[in-house]
Formats: sequence, C-alpha cells, structure tokens
Amino acid sequence: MSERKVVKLGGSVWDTLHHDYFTEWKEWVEAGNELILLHGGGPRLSAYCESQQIKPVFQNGRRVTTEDVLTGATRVLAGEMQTEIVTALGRSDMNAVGLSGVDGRMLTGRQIKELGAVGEVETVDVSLIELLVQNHYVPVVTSILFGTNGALNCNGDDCAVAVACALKADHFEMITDVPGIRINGTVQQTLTVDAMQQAIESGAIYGGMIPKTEALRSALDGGVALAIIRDGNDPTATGTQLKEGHDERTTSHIWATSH
Ligand SMILES: Nc1ncnc2c1ncn2[C@@H]1O[C@H](COP(=O)(O)OP(=O)(O)O)[C@@H](O)[C@H]1O
Ligand SMILES: CC(=O)N[C@@H](CCC(=O)OP(=O)(O)O)C(=O)O
Repeated sequence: MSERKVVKLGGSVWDTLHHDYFTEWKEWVEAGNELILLHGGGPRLSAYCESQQIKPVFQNGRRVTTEDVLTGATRVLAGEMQTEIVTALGRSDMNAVGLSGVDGRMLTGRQIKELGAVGEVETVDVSLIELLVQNHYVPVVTSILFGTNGALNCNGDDCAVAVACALKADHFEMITDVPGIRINGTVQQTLTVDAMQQAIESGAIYGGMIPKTEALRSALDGGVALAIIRDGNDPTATGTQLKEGHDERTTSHIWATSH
C-alpha cells in the first residue's frame, strides 16, 4: 500500500541541506510512495528586501508584506528558490514540477489585512497535485496564494500543513535548521500540545518556530498520523514529534523552568 508524505523544506536550511535527504526521497518514490514538497525561502526573501533597502518586519513569525515585498516574494519563492529545488531534485533523478498556489487556483487565500498582502489558506484544490503524483512527478509547491485582489504571501509552514491535511497525508515533516524544538536547552523528542502552547506563551518557542509548532498541531487536528520537525543538517536525528493529550509532569516542568 502506497503512503503519502508531505515535506516542508525550510528556507533556513536549503543552502546546507544534507544530501542524504535526496537519497531518502528518491528511495521513497521508487518504492511506490508519494512525495509532495512544500517550500519557503524566508532568509533569501529577507536578503532581497535588504538589497532593496526594505527592513524585514515579522509578527509571530509571519512577514508584514507591502506590495514591494510581495514582488520580492514572487521573485524569490516562485522563481529563484523553486528553480533551485526542482533542479536539485532533477539532478537526483526525480521528476519534479514547480508550482505555487496560483497555479490552477490550487490554494486560495483570505487576506490577513493587518499583515498587508498576506493570506491564510482558505481552500485547497488537490486535483493538480493528484494528477502529478499519479503520473510519478514530485510536486514542489511554494507559499504564494491566489487572492481575490491578486497574489498573497503565505507563511510556508501554514501553507504546507493546509496541503498536508487536504491531501490526507500519512506523514508530515518540517525540515529546518535546528535538530528540533528546544526547551531550556534540550531538544524535545516529543512534545504534548499543552506543553507546546505553554512554551509559546513563556517565550521558549519564538519567531519562526511559532508557525512551525502551530502547523504540527493543525496536522494532528487534521488527522495526519505522524507530524514531526526534522534537522535538515542531519537526516539521522530524531527530531521533535508533537503528541496529542496532556502531560502534567512535562507541562509543569516547562512552565516552572522557563520563567
Ligand atoms: N524553542 C525553539 N527550538 C528551536 N528553534 C527555535 C525555538 N524557538 C525559536 N526557534 C527558531 O526557529 C528557527 C526555525 O524557524 P525558521 O527560521 O522560520 O525556519 P524555516 O525557514 O526552516 O521555516 C530556528 O532557527 C530557531 O532560531
Ligand atoms: C507571510 C510569510 O511569513 N511568508 C513567508 C514565506 C516564506 C517562508 O515561510 O519561508 P520559510 O519557510 O523559509 O520560513 C516569508 O515572507 O518569509
């Protein structure tokens, strides 16, 4: 029975991504399974903004997006980043196809007005992705949404989990530049939903890790059996898996020591 894996590839780790990931993905696809890649490109987009004398501004890990930033987002995410990823997959003998949410109106977005030209995913039409995977292509999707008044920038993690849930993925992996979620200096192999929420409130989880942990939670709520953060620099590392339920001991431990 074929399995379906959705992988979110973080822009933070793309430049140093361990090559064994390509081998792992190739073997996964060759074994008859399905692979769908989602990607961001936050650091490259920030570099673009700085080159244009635009100061990057974030709120809870999501970028405030003016029209000029949106131009950069389409150039960097749907252009430079996506072409590099599709090319790298091709060099590892995988037939990848680059897309964003505007293709076939696959991902429509509702604007989050206080962040500017930013959207949250409103609808996911999986038919284009299904068409590609049935024909043994690896879809590579970036987080630009189809909005009523034009394209919208979407956080890569928010976008990835919406796609993972709509596709009823068996696995959802978020590959990033750290070995997992650290609380008080220790990488957590598992984290309960309650402990995660308290770690966000205490500031132990901050910045770009906030949308990532929220995405893990949405994946669990959306019925994805395995939702995990993995280290892009080390494919053998355990990572952090989010667990349902309550763990009073872990929760109070984090609460007590992170203040
Ligand atoms: N508790 C935490 N544990 C690990 N990393 C954290 C934590 N809180 C915040 N971070 C930050 O989150 C970053 C990953 O988010 P981000 O830079 O948005 O990655 P990506 O580009 O892969 O989506 C890490 O590099 C780290 O600086
Ligand atoms: C609205 C919003 O925050 N969009 C993100 C899209 C790119 C992204 O998410 O990149 P990573 O996956 O590398 O973090 C941004 O502009 O940075």
